Amino acid sequence: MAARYGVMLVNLGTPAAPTAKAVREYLAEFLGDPRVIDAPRWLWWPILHGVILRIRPPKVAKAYASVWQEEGSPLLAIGRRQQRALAAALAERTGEAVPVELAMTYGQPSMEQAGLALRDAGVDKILVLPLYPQFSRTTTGAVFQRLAKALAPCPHLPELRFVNHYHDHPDYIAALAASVREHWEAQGDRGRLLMSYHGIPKRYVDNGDPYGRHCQRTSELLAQALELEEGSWFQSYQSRFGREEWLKPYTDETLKQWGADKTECVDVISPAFAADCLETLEEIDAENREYFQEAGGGRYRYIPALNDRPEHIHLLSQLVAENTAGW
Ligand SMILES: C=CC1=C(C)c2cc3[nH]c(cc4nc(cc5[nH]c(cc1n2)c(C)c5CCC(=O)O)C(CCC(=O)O)=C4C)c(C)c3C=C
Ligand SMILES: [Fe+2]
Ligand SMILES: [Fe+2]
Repeated sequence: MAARYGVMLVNLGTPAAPTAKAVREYLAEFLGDPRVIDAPRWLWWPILHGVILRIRPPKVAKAYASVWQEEGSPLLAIGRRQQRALAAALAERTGEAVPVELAMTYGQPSMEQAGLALRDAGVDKILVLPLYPQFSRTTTGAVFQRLAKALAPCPHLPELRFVNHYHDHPDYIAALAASVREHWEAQGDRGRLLMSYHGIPKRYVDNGDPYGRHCQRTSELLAQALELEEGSWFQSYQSRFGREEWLKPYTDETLKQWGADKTECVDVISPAFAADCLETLEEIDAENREYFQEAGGGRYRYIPALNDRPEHIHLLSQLVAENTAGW
């Protein structure tokens, strides 16, 4: 019997190898997307192809090499584990096989590949679940655009539903809170908690992107769930790119300042990342650790992304159940 519906999990994408060539290909597609960088093409193209794609790939490839795993890029390896765990959870929950495919907005596995696999499984209803808790035009919006492109040649569209965001979903907040509590228990004490989100240009938020508001809400709900007092937790934005102003405060500047203030112990969580990747394993766990400790800070501890933790898989299966009601 054909499945009633299928699920397409979507994440950002990652280079095929930790080499300058593969990183160049990946960045060309990612940074060439007008949803990510909205400058007019005539202005942006010479900068991207003439400057950035010549200078950045060797440097970024080294960073990727420092986090690369036996199974490949962490983002992809963890995505595969999430895909398998979600399929198992849905089979248990519904008593039926629910096909789950993983797709990336940029690179492989592509949305075309994932869509064909779902079609081959006999599915004509697809729930698209972008792995971005907070909506941004640069991520969730880009998934929507890329999906439309992948489906454009189809003579007959599948029925579609799309999860816009889940930044305030009780099971998301509960999963984050469980990961922080578990970390504090394992460490035996609590550091000052920094919630660091991937940044976006401030101009995008000024023009209506709800991302900043979603991040703020996630932080407040997580602080409430952990019963944290005002002033014992902070929010910041990481991964700045280019010269324009991004959402503030910046994570690197915050940690340098905390280091200079001789802060004894810091715990950093990055709630916008559903899976660990370059931006958490290298930028937060390595680069920012160095900024903090070189400035004079004490202990520095990174709290891993939700990855394939059971509470996270439960959240994903709950999102599937809620968004496929009636199918
Ligand atoms: C203008 C540039 C960028 C915007 C806007 C942006 C938004 C954004 N990105 C993520 C999640 C991820 N980003 C990752 C890597 C990454 N991001 C940018 C730039 C922008 N991101 C670059 C150039 C890179 C590549 C690395 C580098 O060259 O510095 C990743 C990691 C992928 C991996 O392979 O591990 C993720 C995930 C979010 C959530 C977001 C806005 C909400
Ligand atoms: Fe990014
Ligand atoms: Fe980065």
